[in-house]
Amino acid sequence: MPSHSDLCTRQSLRQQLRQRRRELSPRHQQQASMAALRQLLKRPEFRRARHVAVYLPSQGELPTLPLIRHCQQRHKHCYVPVVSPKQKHMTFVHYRLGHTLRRNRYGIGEPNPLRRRRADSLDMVIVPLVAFDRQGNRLGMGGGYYDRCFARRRQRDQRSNKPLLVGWGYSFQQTDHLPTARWDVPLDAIVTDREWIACAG
Ligand SMILES: Nc1nc2c(c(=O)[nH]1)N(C=O)[C@@H](CNc1ccc(C(=O)N[C@@H](CCC(=O)O)C(=O)O)cc1)CN2
Ligand SMILES: Nc1ncnc2c1ncn2[C@@H]1O[C@H](COP(=O)(O)OP(=O)(O)OP(=O)(O)O)[C@@H](O)[C@H]1O
Repeated sequence: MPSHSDLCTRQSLRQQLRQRRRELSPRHQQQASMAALRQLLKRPEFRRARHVAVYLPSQGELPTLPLIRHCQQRHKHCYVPVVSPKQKHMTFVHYRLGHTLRRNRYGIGEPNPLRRRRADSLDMVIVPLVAFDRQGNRLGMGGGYYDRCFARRRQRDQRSNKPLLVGWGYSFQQTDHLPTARWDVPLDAIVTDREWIACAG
């Protein structure tokens, strides 16, 4: 279990980094997301991926629009998270640019959840980050949605490595060492505006 001081660190880190994200200019956000896309395009893991989950950004998160556009041009299927806040449950739903969106309880757009895809049949999941370290530990918005959804990935005897969990964030979101929690699911890699970081796992 994380100690009380670890929990305080997580909470204050979350606040600081969310604030910093919100203050970024739209131009800075767009440039950073183009730079991150260039890093991702170099990776064979991404070129091979057919079914890719992304997220629809909110409050200064690193944008995903150029990535979604690229996926559509290459005939990759995109999916975005749809949450059930009461059950703290998350599923992935097929998404194309232009689909009608409804705002969820957090103000984040979600498509009509008709075409769901099982999380373990996705090839790659682009994971939103508030903070990360180079070991692949991640701090998110605090709902625990990704950790619950991919809890099976923590089991070492998982035969399949699917899906590849790839964090997507600004390089300033890197911290030296994040205190981890028992339920945290480590990332396989992280893409920032500067680099692709392969995590040890
Ligand atoms: N763009 C995006 N979509 C995503 C996530 C994400 O991090 N980014 N999620 C990643 O898990 C899930 C949503 N998780 C979220 C969890 C908390 C808050 C949030 O703003 N919490 C408020 C409290 C609001 C409340 O409880 O009603 C806060 O912390 O101020 C937002 C999203 C699924 N979709
Ligand atoms: N596999 C799980 N089973 C049950 N509860 C879980 C699980 N994973 C996370 N949780 C709960 O979710 C809460 C939030 O976890 P945490 O602070 O790590 O969220 P986060 O990773 O920042 O959020 P998110 O994944 O939504 O971006 C924790 O209080 C934890 O109890």
